[in-house]
Amino acid sequence: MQRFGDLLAAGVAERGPLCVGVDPHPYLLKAWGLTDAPSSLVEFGLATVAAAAGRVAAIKPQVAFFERHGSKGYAALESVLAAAREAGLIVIADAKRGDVGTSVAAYGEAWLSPGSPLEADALTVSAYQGLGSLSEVITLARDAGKGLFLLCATSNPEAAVVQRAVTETGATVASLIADEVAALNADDATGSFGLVIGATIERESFGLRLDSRTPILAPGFGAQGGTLDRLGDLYPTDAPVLASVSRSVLQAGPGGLADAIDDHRRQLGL
Ligand SMILES: O=C(O)c1cc(=O)[nH]c(=O)n1[C@@H]1O[C@H](COP(=O)(O)O)[C@@H](O)[C@H]1O
Repeated sequence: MQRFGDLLAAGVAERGPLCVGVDPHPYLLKAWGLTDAPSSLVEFGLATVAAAAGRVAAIKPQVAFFERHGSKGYAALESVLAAAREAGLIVIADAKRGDVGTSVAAYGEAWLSPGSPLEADALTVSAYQGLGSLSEVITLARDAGKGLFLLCATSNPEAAVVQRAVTETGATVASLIADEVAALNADDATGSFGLVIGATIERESFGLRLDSRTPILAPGFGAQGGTLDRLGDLYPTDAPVLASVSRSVLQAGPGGLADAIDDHRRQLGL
């Protein structure tokens, strides 16, 4: 069975660190000449998959924009997930799930079980109910060769007051999460458990050290102000780093997506 850590390391080595977000904001649907309807989500998602295939390692559908449309939105998401996997893209479902353990386990089954209609290669999760609350989804991911990205130091400025808070151990919330995730990867050459660390944050102020095996999902480039040519300076680690961009690519419209992706790749020196 392939492990997510190996899949990710191979994908980034082959195609580089860019991850394209599939975020069908209503204003983007309009700019693309589409209506704000479930059928448009399919068109938007499939066009993005087609442009990303062969150009980037991964795509990251933002579940919220599909969920807005209820069951039809989920059906649209299922088609986009299936097309992306078919196209050989690594698929990260950005659903940011977190809850008490028994409920998180059900989320894990939805997003990471082989054969599930919403199957992805990895899922974004929140540990703010405690690392222990994720133990079942961690086991499920391990058993299925899937990955998780835990929110650590997110790109939105208002998160800092929570994520930089010092816990009773003396570590910040962010570094506590980072250390526990590093421990999950300790026995593997390539980590399957990653961290979300935004490109817009000052890492030192979160007390964060990067671990050489823990992959990073790095949003905050493009529309949020981070610049891709600084990727190596921002994330000095041997582990795979996925630079995630959504609006700065998607705003190019269906006819301009491929060029926009190539332009982002050039900014990364590819
Ligand atoms: O987990 C994420 O991907 C994420 C974490 C974070 O700290 N900040 C962040 O912006 N994101 C997501 O990354 C995407 C960023 O989109 P753009 O700002 O348009 O590139 C959105 O789907 C966000 O939900």
